[in-house]
Amino acid sequence: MTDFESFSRLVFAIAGPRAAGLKVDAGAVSLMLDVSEMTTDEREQIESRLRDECEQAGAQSVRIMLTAERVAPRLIAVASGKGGVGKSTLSTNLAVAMAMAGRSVGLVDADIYGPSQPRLMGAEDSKPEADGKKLIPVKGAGGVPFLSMGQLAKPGQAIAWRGPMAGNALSQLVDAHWGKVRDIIVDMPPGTGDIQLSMIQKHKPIGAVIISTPQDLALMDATRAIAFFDTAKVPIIGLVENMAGYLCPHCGEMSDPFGSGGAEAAAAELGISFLGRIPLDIDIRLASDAGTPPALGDSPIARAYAEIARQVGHWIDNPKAPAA
Ligand SMILES: Nc1ncnc2c1ncn2[C@@H]1O[C@H](COP(=O)(O)OP(=O)(O)OP(=O)(O)O)[C@@H](O)[C@H]1O
Repeated sequence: MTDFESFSRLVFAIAGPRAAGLKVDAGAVSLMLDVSEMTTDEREQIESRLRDECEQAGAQSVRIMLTAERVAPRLIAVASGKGGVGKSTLSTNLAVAMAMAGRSVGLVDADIYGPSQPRLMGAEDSKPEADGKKLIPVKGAGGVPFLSMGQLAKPGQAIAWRGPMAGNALSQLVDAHWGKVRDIIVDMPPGTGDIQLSMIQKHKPIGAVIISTPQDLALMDATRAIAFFDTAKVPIIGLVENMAGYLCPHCGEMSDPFGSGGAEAAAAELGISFLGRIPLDIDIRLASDAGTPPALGDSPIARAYAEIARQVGHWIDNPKAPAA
């Protein structure tokens, strides 16, 4: 490994995407560090850690230029080909599990047809306030800040936005005061309509997670969603199989009402990563309806979400590497 590579790894491990413009010249290390929205203590801490660890790794001198440019959060789309396959439930639990793993994560509910995140995040009564023209996200389950299309509509009002109106609403959610949030999980509407196009053309997600049930028809829809992101050059992070296998709460027997393993086989065929499978479990629906995402707990289901979150986090940090 060259000096540049080893310092680059070290710097990235400490400062992540806040570090830029690294130069290593005969032992002299210099870099820019984005300290926007950090407290003075946090700035000093990260700066002295970078300095100390670079010196320990053999740097003769370390020059750190502090900048305070706003770091735009990275968007990760959660999408499905059709409705009702569990996309919103996965989005909530993925965001919560990523937050529990220490990531600075937020959630945007872009589902204009059925915005369900206020309920799933246990914050139905909280409305976002605005600071100037920008919305301030509301804190939901696990302390995850989120914004939802549902918060922009009056209670009980059906949202029938089309084209530019829906696009503007989406921009309000994405370009909000996200503060320290680095990654935003976006719960997309099902299919490939106006919002999806606006999302891809204007907001450019860094990757997409596709969710499907194991059935053939749902998988065909998922394949269409994958093709949509492929055409738009949004990389696919991987495929999640939901409602895979049913554990009978009475007799304890496992059955496969929608078949099993279909999504994993489809992922292999399409050459994309398979991120994991979530069983059909009544507790997921009950906990979700109660606004306490199962990912908050320590059940086997929580661990399944945590494992998906780990792989997504790994992909975000190593965008060119396949999910581990
Ligand atoms: N693994 C699961 N086990 C049991 N119920 C589940 C599971 N995943 C989701 N559900 C339930 O299925 C229903 C649909 O889930 P969800 O709203 O997440 O789907 P969706 O794909 O986002 O749907 P829509 O397109 O309508 O927004 C919800 O009642 C949810 O609680």
